[in-house]
Amino acid sequence: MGSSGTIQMKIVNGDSGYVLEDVPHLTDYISDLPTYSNPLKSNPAYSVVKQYFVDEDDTIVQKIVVHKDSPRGVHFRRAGPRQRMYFESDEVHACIVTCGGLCPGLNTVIREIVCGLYHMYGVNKVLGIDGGYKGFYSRNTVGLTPKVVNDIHKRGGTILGTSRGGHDTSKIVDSINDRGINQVYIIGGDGTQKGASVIYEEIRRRGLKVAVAGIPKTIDNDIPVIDKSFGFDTAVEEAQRAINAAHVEAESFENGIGVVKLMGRYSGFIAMYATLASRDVDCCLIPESPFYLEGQGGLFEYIEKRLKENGHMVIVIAEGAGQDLLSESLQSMNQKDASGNKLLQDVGLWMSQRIKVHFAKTKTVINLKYIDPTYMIRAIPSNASDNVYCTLLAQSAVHGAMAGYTGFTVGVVNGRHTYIPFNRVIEKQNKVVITDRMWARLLSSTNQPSFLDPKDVTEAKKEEEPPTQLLDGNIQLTPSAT
Ligand SMILES: Nc1ncnc2c1ncn2[C@@H]1O[C@H](COP(=O)(O)OP(=O)(O)OP(=O)(O)O)[C@@H](O)[C@H]1O
Ligand SMILES: O=P(O)(O)OC[C@H]1O[C@](O)(CO)[C@@H](O)[C@@H]1O
Ligand SMILES: [Mg+2]
Repeated sequence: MGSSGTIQMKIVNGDSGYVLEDVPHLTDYISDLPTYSNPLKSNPAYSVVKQYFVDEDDTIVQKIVVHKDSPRGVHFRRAGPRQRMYFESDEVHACIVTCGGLCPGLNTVIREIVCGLYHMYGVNKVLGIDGGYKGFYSRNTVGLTPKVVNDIHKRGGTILGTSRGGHDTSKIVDSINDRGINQVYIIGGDGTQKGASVIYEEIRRRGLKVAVAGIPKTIDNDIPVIDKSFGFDTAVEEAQRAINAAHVEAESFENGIGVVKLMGRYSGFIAMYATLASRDVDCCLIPESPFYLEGQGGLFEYIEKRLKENGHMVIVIAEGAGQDLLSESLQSMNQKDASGNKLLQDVGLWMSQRIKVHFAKTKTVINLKYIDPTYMIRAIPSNASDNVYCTLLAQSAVHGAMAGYTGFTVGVVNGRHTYIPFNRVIEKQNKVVITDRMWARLLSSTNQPSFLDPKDVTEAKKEEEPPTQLLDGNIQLTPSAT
């Protein structure tokens, strides 16, 4: 893997504390590039649209809650079609790759990049890279046409295949160059965007006219800056089925306890939103919020209380929660996947066993059912709102690359589509802020203990960062158009 961040961000300062964190453009390192008129001008669908082209000066502010004396703050370039193109339709040879874990909506994004290139810009050379980054140099490619991708949005997974590991920057850029590819669309999570960033840097170092566009994919919603990632709504919706089953089982037996494990390696957004949506959950445990089992204020005490009050309870636990407790009691595996992500131990199974042992000690009969729907949640096709979202993200990526922007990730910020420099989306992970109002809303909805001592709160406050839409609760299920 290469290291990213050697190229300085493009920062533009304006009046009253205005800052534009701009994205790179091919003209930053290649001079005298010819420009072309945007073919959308003569496209019957668009020629009637007033102000269809985005004004070069349009930018979107990152923080929308301001005070009267606040500086104007950080902005991102608005996504969308430009008047002038830096690629001629015939000249474009695009490729698409999907990397990392699955997520609902991958196929929709692939479909809409292909259809956007063909139908909006008259491009007819689009390649699919088979099996993630390593596919660039070790696998065959697949020709993608609107016909090939016509129905794929109805299927889960990715028709291109995906993988972890295998990011060899020079081999990938050699392959891009050898094949004559000049637009690279990279769909994947935080690791993938880091990989995309080093690919962009190497392309730039070699002075190649190749646009690199990232489309952030993460079921965990762990990519910062953007309001939320595609597939997230679908995942939360599908999680309801598992929670519902856990609730039905728990309710039907004496001292019934349903435990549901959901995805979320470092970020507990799926668990938090699935809990808030369901109302059947009595306790939600996420990686960001430490908890303990025994003693006063611990989980066991709370379970006893809920069983006494209600006769049953449902616990939702994110896979990354309580890993510190697990490694205390089980021998830590310290194994990593091919991309270097820590392999987690099954916290749901561990917790179920600990609860059983605890109640056996107190001679209380319980009926515990453990449901692990993790892969079922991410292997399904995207729902209607995610399909619309994926379509707009794909179109934004195509408009950006055609206009000569590169080294960017597309993303919705405060409901508007933007181009965000890679550096901004790879510098940290988006996490649930447990000192934010959204987590407080969850706690007051479940009535669970916070399990926090004052030291944890101080630590959490130190890590606090500006809230995204998902954090401060202004969630928009259908993001607005560009
Ligand atoms: N720092 C890095 N530099 C270059 N490539 C990287 C880096 N981190 C990860 N990659 C590459 O990105 C690809 C995907 O990474 P990873 O498996 O971590 O998934 P991801 O994109 O984070 O998606 P998710 O975690 O949501 O499933 C892998 O092929 C991996 O080799
Ligand atoms: O088993 P895999 O494919 O590595 O994926 C598991 C991981 O993928 C994620 O969903 C991220 O895509 C994590 O929440 C989870 O730990
Ligand atoms: Mg990741």
